[in-house]
Amino acid sequence: MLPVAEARQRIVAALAPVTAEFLPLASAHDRVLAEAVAARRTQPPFAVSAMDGWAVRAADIARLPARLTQVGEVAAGAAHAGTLAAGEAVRIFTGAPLPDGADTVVLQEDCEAGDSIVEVRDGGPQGRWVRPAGLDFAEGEALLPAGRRLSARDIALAAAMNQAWLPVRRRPRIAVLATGDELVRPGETPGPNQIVASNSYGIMAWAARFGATPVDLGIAPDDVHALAGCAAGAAGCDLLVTLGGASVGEHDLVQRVLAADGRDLDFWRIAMRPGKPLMFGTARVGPAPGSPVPLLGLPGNPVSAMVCAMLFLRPALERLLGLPDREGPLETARLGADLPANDRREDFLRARLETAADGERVATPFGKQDSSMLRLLAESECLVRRPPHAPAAATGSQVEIVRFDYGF
Ligand SMILES: Nc1nc2c(c(=O)[nH]1)N[C@H]1C(S)=C(S)[C@@H](COP(=O)(O)OP(=O)(O)OC[C@H]3O[C@@H](n4cnc5c(N)ncnc54)[C@H](O)[C@@H]3O)O[C@H]1N2
Ligand code: MOO
Repeated sequence: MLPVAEARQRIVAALAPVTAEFLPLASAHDRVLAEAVAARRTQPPFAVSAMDGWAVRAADIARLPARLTQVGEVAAGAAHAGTLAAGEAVRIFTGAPLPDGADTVVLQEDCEAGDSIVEVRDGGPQGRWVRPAGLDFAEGEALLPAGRRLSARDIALAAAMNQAWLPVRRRPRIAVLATGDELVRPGETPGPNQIVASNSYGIMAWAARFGATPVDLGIAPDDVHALAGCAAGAAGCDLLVTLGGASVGEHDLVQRVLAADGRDLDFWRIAMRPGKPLMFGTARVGPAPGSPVPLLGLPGNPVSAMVCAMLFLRPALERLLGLPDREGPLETARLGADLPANDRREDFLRARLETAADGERVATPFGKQDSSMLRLLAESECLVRRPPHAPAAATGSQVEIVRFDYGF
């Protein structure tokens, strides 16, 4: 059985980022930049006043109070014609370009203005309340790197950079196919031996939120022809995710039908609980010889499928979206219950996450961990990771956790 980390690496290595598309600013929110974006303009493009007050020459206010002659007025969007001479001041408003010759702004609260004279009673050093050209950024600076998921703050910055369209990765198309004679769609009336399909809906909802376009291929019965027929809808998709039919039983057909050629299977079965029968390879879908589509075969048990989505579909989507590989140390928390020693499978335990009185996070795994129990998955707030062969762990010891995000 393959270790979890190696399975993840092999999935990521087999995939490549999807192509880019150009979107208007607001539509690019939460999308991933396909290439670095540089400023088309220097900001501010010229020196501007940061306050309402008077533009002056610092030399003229070296001694206070100073009496200066008013020679004009400038507001944002306009300019003062002419150059400020010694002993002169220009009435200025926030955002207005600093007149030539001026180098400092004094606050109006610190001045007493008459008809033609302004008396400056308080002021700062040269440059006070002036925002020099390029204070924020200069034209040509690549401020937004490729692989960045665009926040609302980034969108505002891109707009200030005078970029109206942004090159982002298109949404990867993820085909999702549930398998099993026992399954019906939610809302239907199950037959006597049937249950309601669940995992595919959770996975599609999360994948959409994460930035993909899910393509629902429905539920394939445990029949070779029907499975191939349903999977045909994955042609042209960036990934086919199947649910169930991954184990060793006679009815577990995914591998036999979709990755029939021995070379199509990269790996099957990993050292993980829940999620042992995870499968990855290339499916051949549609009319023979079939179009190749990367295949991620998730186990059928609902919790196994969801946990495998968190641990393997997520890095797959990150890779397709061109996001940087974020593999690194996991977050940690204090254990809220004793745990027995682990066997050779890496364990991911559903757990509650609370903040203790001392401010530290405490993760408490549920006593029951059966991989069919979705209720406990929904009630959990994180997964506690237990490495293979981890020794027994006492309450209070540090453990690694995986938290849920993007509406998982
Ligand atoms: N002899 C062995 N039996 C099993 C092994 C094994 O190693 N040897 N592994 C077990 C483990 S671990 C898992 S996990 C399951 C996964 O097997 P499959 O991927 O083939 O899943 P199915 O048999 O199709 O289904 C398992 C279980 O989950 C239900 N299911 C399936 N799909 C859905 C769905 N979309 N929504 C809700 N529930 C679903 C299905 O009805 C079964 O109850 O195999 C063990 N067996
Ligand atoms: O790995 Mo299975 O996913 O233990 O239930």
